[in-house]
Amino acid sequence: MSLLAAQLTLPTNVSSTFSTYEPLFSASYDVLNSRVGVVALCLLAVFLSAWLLVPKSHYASFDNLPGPKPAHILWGNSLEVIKGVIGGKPTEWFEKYGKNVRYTAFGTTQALLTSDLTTINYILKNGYDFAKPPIPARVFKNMLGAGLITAEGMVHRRQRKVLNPAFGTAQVRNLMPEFWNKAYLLSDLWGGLIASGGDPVAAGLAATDGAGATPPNAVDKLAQGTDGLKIETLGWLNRFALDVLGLAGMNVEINSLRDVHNELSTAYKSISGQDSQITPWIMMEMIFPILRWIPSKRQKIMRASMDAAKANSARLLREKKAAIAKEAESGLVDPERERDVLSLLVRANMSPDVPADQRLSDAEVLAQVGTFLAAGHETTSTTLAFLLERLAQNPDVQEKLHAELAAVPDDRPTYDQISALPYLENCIREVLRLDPPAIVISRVSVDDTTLPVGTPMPGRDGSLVDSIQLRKGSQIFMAISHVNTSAELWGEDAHEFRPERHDAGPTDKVPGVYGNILSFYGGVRNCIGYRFAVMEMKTAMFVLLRHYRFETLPSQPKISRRWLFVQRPAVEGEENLGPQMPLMVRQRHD
Ligand code: HEM
Repeated sequence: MSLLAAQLTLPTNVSSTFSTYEPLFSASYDVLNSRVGVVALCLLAVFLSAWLLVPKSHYASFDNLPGPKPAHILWGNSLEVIKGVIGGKPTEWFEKYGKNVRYTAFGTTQALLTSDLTTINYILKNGYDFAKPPIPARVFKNMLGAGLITAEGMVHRRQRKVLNPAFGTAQVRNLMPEFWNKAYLLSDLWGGLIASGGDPVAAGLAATDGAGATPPNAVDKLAQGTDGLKIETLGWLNRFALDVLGLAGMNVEINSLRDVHNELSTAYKSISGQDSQITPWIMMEMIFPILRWIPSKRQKIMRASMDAAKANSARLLREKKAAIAKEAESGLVDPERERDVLSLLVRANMSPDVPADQRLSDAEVLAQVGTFLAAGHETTSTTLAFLLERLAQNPDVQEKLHAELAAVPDDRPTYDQISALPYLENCIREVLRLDPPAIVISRVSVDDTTLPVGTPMPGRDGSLVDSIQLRKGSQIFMAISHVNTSAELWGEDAHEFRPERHDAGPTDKVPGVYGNILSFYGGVRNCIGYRFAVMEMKTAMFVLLRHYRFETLPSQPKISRRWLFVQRPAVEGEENLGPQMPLMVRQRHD
């Protein structure tokens, strides 16, 4: 029996992990329809008003921090913070008040917005003293189960210790064949579409969906040239990243690239399409989950899509379990089959280095599957889509990158060869600097704490604020994209796409785990999948840039950035179609 089979005693119905909250919600729905429910609602309203209107006490140094007046009686400055981290109100505030700003988060709740590297460095270095805020943590737990993203304190430390080995350099090196296979499949499919003028049947796409239908939003014959086609690249990149995670993450073939109506990818597309931008209502729903039970078309679609995503994650696990059982029966352990992240995780969990009381339970192992799929799929695909957009807008950069990639003699260079391509590395860093999937990261202080300040600023009473005392539970927003685009660190052209800037780097050390930027965060809670993501993006760019030239469309659609947990592109005027990155993709003949 293989190590995996011995360890992985997965229950057959794992969807229960995800549906913990369902009975709670149905119960709340019944209560709402009774007299008791009306009384309970009135009490809740009184409680909420008290919670919203009674100001909480803070230390003087925090009260003394300057900042804007609340823009709204209920959600204060929250929407301005979340929507406008790049170039919006927060930029104005940082210029006016300094790098640490006090603003109104909700009702009378005061929060800290920071772009101060010393303050952020302290929070990163003392990772376990700052937890994820309970509201997004609850949303994630409900969606993904109790995996690494939602774990805190000792539970996080224990999970991370077991998971770390599965994401090391040596392990990512072994996943190269999976990255190459999917990158070449994507390239071939685009080649087929372009050659056939956007005909999915001729491109070999209809085989698995049976219907021969045009992939939704995938191609547009109107913008078709002789050797090029308008392609909605983000949808394809989403499915590419999902298929990579299936294979490299679990050794399971999701096949969403070929099967454009694949249930799992459709479910994720639908979730991000419904909730791609933070709105006051979505904020209220996060704070008061009971509101999600007010019937609406959006909620109906969200619930159906979430159920489909959970059922599919569960199915993937069942398939994995069956494969391991089959292997155990035959007595043949194939190390090739066990190089995916989930197999390595299971193996690491059994290592003698991990004491029995530190091991992950089956439920914890299972929760990582939804976590990897959600954390590793849209983050990578949106970054790739933004990079294609940046290259289309900057043809000189695209040609320089193409020249570097075209000079590599091998079609599938090794991990070391691809890591040694300097301009590719610069381009990846530059897009992550300008278009990070997480534009803000928020935390709450676990205890009363004192934060150091790098740049002291005059407080409301005129005295200099050189440290900030916070009470337990205070909310902190770290303006990731603001630090990434700071003129002080990167020069006056910090908002421009100029990959060469990474040759010199920033003027000061940035505490992020990768590339002198904060896009993969840092400290004990840095992105565990950053090596995986960087190599996956590099292989995709290597293949796509060698075969295609990317151009902006003649119709010049305006692509805006929207944010809800992940930053996504949307076409202005077509927001109802969900996140999109339409580009002209031309076959290269050089
Ligand atoms: C461009 C791609 C990616 C970006 C920019 C990114 C960014 C991030 C960031 C900023 C965090 C910290 C979030 C927080 O603590 O609030 C994070 C955490 C995490 N990421 Fe990624 N990520 C990417 C790809 C991936 C991939 C491919 C995987 C898995 C295969 C992954 C798995 C995770 C996990 C499990 C965590 C939680 C780590 C912990 O709390 O210890 N990510 N990521």
